[in-house]
Amino acid sequence: MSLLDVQHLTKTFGGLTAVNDVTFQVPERSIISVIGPNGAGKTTFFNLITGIYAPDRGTITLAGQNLVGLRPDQVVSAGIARTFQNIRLFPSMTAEENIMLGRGTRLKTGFWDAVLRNRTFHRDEDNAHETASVLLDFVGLSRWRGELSTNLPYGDQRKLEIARALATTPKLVLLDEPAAGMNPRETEDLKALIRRIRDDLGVTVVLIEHDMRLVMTLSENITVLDYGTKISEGLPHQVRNDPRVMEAYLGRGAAAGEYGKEAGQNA
Ligand SMILES: Nc1ncnc2c1ncn2[C@@H]1O[C@H](COP(=O)(O)OP(=O)(O)OP(=O)(O)O)[C@@H](O)[C@H]1O
Repeated sequence: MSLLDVQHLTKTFGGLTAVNDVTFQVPERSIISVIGPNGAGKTTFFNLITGIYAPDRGTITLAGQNLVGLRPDQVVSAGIARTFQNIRLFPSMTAEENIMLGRGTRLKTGFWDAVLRNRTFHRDEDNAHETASVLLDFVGLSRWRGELSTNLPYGDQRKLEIARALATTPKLVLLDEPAAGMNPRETEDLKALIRRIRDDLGVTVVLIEHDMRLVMTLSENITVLDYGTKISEGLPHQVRNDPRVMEAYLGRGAAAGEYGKEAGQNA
């Protein structure tokens, strides 16, 4: 059974159909990417899943639980966390405090067993400092614990956002352009982190990403949106070679170079 099951999702803004009859399924413990040219509807799709917008039509379920009609905080409680395209940390709070803010729901034993593995840990569900510390360690940011988040290097701010999302003990994490603005080394680190989130924590990952090298090497399955419609779906090599996908990117100027060059390099 799919962890996330989206059927015929549609959202219009005035006369514009931003998401058009999209069906999308995410198996548990998978890493899936959603790609498409600028304005294709990717962020709107995430906003529908996370309760920021209500769909005009369609259904969304997580592990069989209906999500349509839930508020964003209720969607988090149901097990979906996300990061945003533009970093949304609290700049005047430390790295640790930012993570503590994300820790909204009760801790789940399986999740923490996975995070902590062989470390000795006296489980204290109210110990937010310990929670933050474990997550800072997991994402490799322990040295920044007491630093204001605004002082962290850009790539580390993105990782901190991911740690904050993980603090909600999600089943599924949605990452909106996690590699945006990262240099190649930071992107490689990010790729390893995303794999560990899935492999070590058992958390399913869906990402929106423009970095085709990352998408093609990390994703098990890729869904392509264009003008709100799903135009392709499949394994990385299938999507890369799909003429509809090339056509969609070529029709949108700047993104075409990005797609053609990066996707081709990983053939
Ligand atoms: N709140 C809104 N009101 C009106 N139109 C919107 C709203 N949100 C998104 N849109 C429109 O919906 C379409 C899809 O936008 P969306 O941001 O989902 O695309 P995207 O694929 O995430 O783009 P990008 O890759 O540039 O981030 C665009 O035409 C956008 O202008």
